[in-house]
Amino acid sequence: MCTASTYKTKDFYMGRTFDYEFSYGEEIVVTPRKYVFDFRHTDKLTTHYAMIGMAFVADGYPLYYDAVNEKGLGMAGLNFVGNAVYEDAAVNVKTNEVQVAQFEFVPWVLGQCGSVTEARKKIAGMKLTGTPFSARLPAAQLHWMIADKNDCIVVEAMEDGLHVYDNPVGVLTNNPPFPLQLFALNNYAGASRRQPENTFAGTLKLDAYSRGMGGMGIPGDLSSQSRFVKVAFTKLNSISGESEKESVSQFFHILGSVDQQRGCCEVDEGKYEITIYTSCCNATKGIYYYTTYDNHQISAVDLHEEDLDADGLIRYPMITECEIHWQNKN
Ligand SMILES: C[C@H](CCC(=O)NCCS(=O)(=O)O)[C@H]1CC[C@H]2[C@@H]3[C@H](O)C[C@@H]4C[C@H](O)CC[C@]4(C)[C@H]3C[C@H](O)[C@]12C
Repeated sequence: MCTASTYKTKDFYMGRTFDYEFSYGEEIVVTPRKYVFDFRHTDKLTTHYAMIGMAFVADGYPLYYDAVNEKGLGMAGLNFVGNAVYEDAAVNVKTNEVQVAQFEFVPWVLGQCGSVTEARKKIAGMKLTGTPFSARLPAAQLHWMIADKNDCIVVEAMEDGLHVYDNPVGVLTNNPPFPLQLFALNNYAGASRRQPENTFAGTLKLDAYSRGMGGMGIPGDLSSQSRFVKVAFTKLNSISGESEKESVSQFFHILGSVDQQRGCCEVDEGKYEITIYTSCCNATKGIYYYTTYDNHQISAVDLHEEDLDADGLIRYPMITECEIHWQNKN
């Protein structure tokens, strides 16, 4: 399971939890402007916007899971198993029709679009194909959240075609399709950050015996629909200072509300899904912050510390080991 969210204070933030039972060997990858994206079915991009994100690098190619570009546009791919349906790549295509393989979708959008408005236009003229990256890496079944400081959309390729939905909440999880995730919020219209009024029945005296009772009914299980509701409630009620540290700290708390602890979600005999990493990108400044399952210290990579006019990938392995800050030992 995975959950993606946006957050806005002075700057715009976007990130995700990456929940899975194994890791592909992903790392933080900066793709500078002159790295050549040699797409399978459409024109090469020889210069493009620089981007930073989490990717698995295979044969020198950055297979991005989530990233932001230097214009402040962000994108995250989340599992959409059983619902994602891509087109077959056609050999003879109309000249105005662009075919993008699903593993190319993140760089294709972030390389060329500076905003959600531009992304909407680009996506309207393309088809997502199920072309595998390699025999070892078949097409992933995903849907995507794309966001900037003004707007947020969800892209889903399904049996009945490619859908682009407005996302007024700025949250996405896995199944069901996004319109159903959003619809489920109707069931929680009564939830509140405030203590409940007793409207149970006119005659019965009931006590608000604990703080936080306004949120009673908000689900706490790890299913994707429940995580959507939980993060939407947490994010939309979230209050923080505007500074970088306060914003980043608050963002990790928002996604922390759906953190997956080893042991609580068995996916196979003895195999457990956990939150392998949580990311928080300051999309405005191009800073990729992350924590990992065993390292709660926030680590960061800054896009603008790199030579963005270079042509080779810049890669930073995740720091996964935790350090304890002893206060009474040297
Ligand atoms: C498994 C990941 C999604 C995690 C997630 O959503 N978990 C929820 C599980 S569940 O639904 O609730 O069961 C997805 C996100 C991005 C995916 C990767 C990216 O799309 C990049 C390439 C794409 C290639 O086609 C396949 C390998 C791959 C490297 C993908 C492997 C895998 O499918 C990833 C890592």
